[in-house]
Amino acid sequence: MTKWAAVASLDMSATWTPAAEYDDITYELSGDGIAKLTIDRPDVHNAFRPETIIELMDAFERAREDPDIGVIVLTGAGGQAFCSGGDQRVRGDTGYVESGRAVGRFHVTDLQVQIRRLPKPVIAMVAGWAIGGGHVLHLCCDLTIAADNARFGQTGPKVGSWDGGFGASLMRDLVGTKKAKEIWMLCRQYDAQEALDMGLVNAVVPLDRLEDETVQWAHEILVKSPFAIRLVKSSFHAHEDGYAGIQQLAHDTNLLFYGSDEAREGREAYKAKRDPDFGQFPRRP
Ligand SMILES: CC(C)(COP(=O)(O)OP(=O)(O)OC[C@H]1O[C@@H](n2cnc3c(N)ncnc32)[C@H](O)[C@@H]1OP(=O)(O)O)[C@@H](O)C(=O)NCCC(=O)NCCSC(=O)CCC(=O)c1ccccc1C(=O)O
Repeated sequence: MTKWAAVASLDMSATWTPAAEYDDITYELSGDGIAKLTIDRPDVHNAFRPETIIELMDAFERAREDPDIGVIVLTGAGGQAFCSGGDQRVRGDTGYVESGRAVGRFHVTDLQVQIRRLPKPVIAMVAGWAIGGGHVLHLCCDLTIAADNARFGQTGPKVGSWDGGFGASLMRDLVGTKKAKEIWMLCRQYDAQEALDMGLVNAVVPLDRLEDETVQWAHEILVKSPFAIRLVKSSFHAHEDGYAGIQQLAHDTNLLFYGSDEAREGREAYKAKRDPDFGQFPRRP
């Protein structure tokens, strides 16, 4: 039995082992296929500064490249917040400004795309506040498991901002245009049950069961075909992410095709400096 096949029958709690050193986040592994990335700034409800995003991007890349990882969990430390969005204390006139830099930007733009593009499922594990850019982060994740203390909402227009990218489009896909405009224009906060009812999250569980539930969802994915799971994700995004989404799905088919006799014939003919014999392959109806 493989390691991943075995996990389905195990008890659903995980024992986490730190696997990298960061300042603003932690990176831990379950040892059976799950990487957990935790924004560790509870004093500011896990608001992200540029350094936080840079570390998250490094950690996501680490998890992507690790062949033992099949599911990634994104969460926030402390039980009171998943993430409260951009750290307003380092917001300047040019964006969010990294320490020691004069000019800022929206580092989170690239993180959002990275989560969408990453060919492994990302589960947002939300306790407490998922607000502003923190709310958009959970929207970008493939699944969201919420604790019963979770509260969701956008604050952009209250603080002179908005996210018209995934923050608008993914939200509209999930809850519909009228509700999405309500969330953005009124900046109300919604409890976990309301979020579940409007399709913003996949499940709501008591706070003390949040991690076990999330781990169980991860385990259910881990015993599935990894490439089928990859294609499920890229298939959804082919439509939702326009040309970039189509590109991902298309290149996933390239990956599969490379293993075929037909593709090998092209490669081997080129290397042997002969004409390829594609006539041996059927023109499928
Ligand atoms: C989340 C709250 C509603 C929680 O309220 P409460 O429980 O009463 O706690 P507080 O006492 O308010 O907070 C505790 C402590 O944390 C500090 N804090 C909380 N959030 C932030 C934050 N985002 N930045 C800095 N500090 C924060 C708070 O000041 C307290 O510290 P003290 O020292 O004790 O005072 C409430 O906290 C709240 O509303 N927070 C702000 C939420 C918010 O407006 N977030 C920013 C939204 S904009 C954004 O996220 C940027 C996204 C982005 O980068 C982007 C990307 C692409 C396109 C557009 C954008 C864009 O700008 O939107």
